[in-house]
Amino acid sequence: MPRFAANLSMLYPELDFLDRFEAAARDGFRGVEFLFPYDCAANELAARLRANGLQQVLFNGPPGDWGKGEKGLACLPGREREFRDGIARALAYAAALDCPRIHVMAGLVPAGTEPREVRGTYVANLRAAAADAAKQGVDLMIEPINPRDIPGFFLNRQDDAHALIAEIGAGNVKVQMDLYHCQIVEGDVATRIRRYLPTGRVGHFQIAGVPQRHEPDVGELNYPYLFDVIDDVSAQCGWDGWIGCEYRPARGSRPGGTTAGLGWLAPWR
Ligand SMILES: O=C(O)C(=O)[C@@H](O)CO
Ligand SMILES: [Mg+2]
Repeated sequence: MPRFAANLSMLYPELDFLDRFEAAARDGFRGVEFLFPYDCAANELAARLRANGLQQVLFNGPPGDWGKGEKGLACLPGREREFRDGIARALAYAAALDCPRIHVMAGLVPAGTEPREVRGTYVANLRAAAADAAKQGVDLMIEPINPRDIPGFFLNRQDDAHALIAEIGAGNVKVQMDLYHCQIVEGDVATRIRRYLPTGRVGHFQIAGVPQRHEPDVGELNYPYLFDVIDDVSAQCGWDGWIGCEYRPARGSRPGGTTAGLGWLAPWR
């Protein structure tokens, strides 16, 4: 049976961020993820998790200057020091939140750079970060993201992510397989799950309806079928990770809007 985590950056937009923990627990979630914890004190977040019986399953490393459009630093030549400092900061939060995974966003390919230099920077950065994370037993996630949502993003495809992981050569770097992005870029989602999950290199799933990124029961992907595929493959290969619910509720910020849209979860709760 898949385990679902509420993405608190996207779900419950009708509530203040810190109130979303309680709402997720009330709706039956046992795990949560979010993008960035850095505006909140780690002990405040840890207290929310504890008070609501929740497990932190994932959050993102610092992305650079998000307000100016940066989407990660991993592939940016010349920003290596800042990248490494960001990983240290993320690892401190991971320790405080007892979180086993950090998503390391790749970044936008800088204009005028050689593809080989960008790839080399990415691989070297991930290798160094993985060594730091391994000391703490933390896995680093890399996520292919569709170029419609983030034009110019370095990593778009599952096969590229798996090739990069082979090149990085660290056992604690894994793919964050976001089925929303996967469907938009590549399709053939069930076959890709069957191909990649048994490799042990998929650390986390995320889901949303395609194309609007609303609830998973709206759109062109048949999620009940895909959950059965994940269950089936997991039973064979022993995968026991989480599926992050990373969607924008169709009812937006209307009071109770997120909870009202969770009917799709009922058979899996
Ligand atoms: O956009 C996504 O998909 C994510 O998982 C985020 O962490 C990155 O924007
Ligand atoms: Mg995602």
